[in-house]
Amino acid sequence: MVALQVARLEGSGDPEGAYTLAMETFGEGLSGVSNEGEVASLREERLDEKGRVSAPRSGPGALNVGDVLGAGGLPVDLAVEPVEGLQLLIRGQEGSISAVAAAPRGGILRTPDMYMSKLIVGPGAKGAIDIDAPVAENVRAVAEAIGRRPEETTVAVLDRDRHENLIGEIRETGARIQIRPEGDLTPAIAVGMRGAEVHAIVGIGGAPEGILAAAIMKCLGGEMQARMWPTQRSQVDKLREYGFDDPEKKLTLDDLIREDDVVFAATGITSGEILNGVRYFRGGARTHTVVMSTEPSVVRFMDTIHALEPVAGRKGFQL
Ligand SMILES: O=P(O)(O)OC[C@H]1O[C@](O)(COP(=O)(O)O)[C@@H](O)[C@@H]1O
Repeated sequence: MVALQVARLEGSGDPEGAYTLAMETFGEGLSGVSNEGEVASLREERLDEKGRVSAPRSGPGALNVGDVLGAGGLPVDLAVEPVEGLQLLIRGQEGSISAVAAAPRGGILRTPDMYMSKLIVGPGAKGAIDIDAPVAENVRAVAEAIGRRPEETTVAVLDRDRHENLIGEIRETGARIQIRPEGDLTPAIAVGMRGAEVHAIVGIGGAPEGILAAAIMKCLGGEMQARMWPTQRSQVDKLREYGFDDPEKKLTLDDLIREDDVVFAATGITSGEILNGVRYFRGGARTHTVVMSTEPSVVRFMDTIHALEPVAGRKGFQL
């Protein structure tokens, strides 16, 4: 539902409007679901590397960690990313998605929205990585685990100033590098699937996207290690408020998502490598969603045509 509404703001240049609409629609959409979902992780206001707030949250319907959504029933934790790739959406560029993950209550690590250092690999390299080791060692270990040379291995890194040295070290191994403008979740899905030609994700990005990537890895059988990356003293204090006794603790996949019963879903807003964006037609729209879970262990792609005006269905659906 979020993608269906918010895709109308493609190219709008209005991050606040798009994010507020996404949060409102998310809250409304969940109000009819028969679960009691507590928001455990959410893209809120993050200070970017230059100290600016990078995703405003305001207006009616704004969500917060700890909010409880749904019509009651099974208590679950939710990791919520109404829009990943807000800048891509408002500039009319490819790759924005809307995503959510759920696990039994207590199953999702509560984190404030700050940076997190991440190392993510697919099932073939499970057990081969160590976030404390130099990145070149990890790239070589991943390549060996999947039976390739580093030159035959691709690593995804966000295009940020903070990754300049990291990218240099990866280059020295001979590995190919996808230097991506935004987004951890699309490469995380690709890393978890054989044949998608991305073998590792490395670098510092948002903690909420880290939690969602961990849910993807649980579903697809990959591995993730992480460490919170506070950039200011106040963020260290915030981590302690959230119960981190050691803010520098190395976090394993089971620390990030503590339960083995996990569901992840994402819908394309603008078109991307894995999901098509929302396509509107007279009276309706078509959406593309991936839903994956651990129990049962399935990945399902859903191509859905929505009649948004009652009369549109009777006139025939458009492909
Ligand atoms: O842009 P920053 O501050 O470097 O943060 C990186 C994080 O932002 C994202 O690219 C999402 O960006 P948006 O703010 O455009 O939704 C994440 O995927 C990534 O982890």
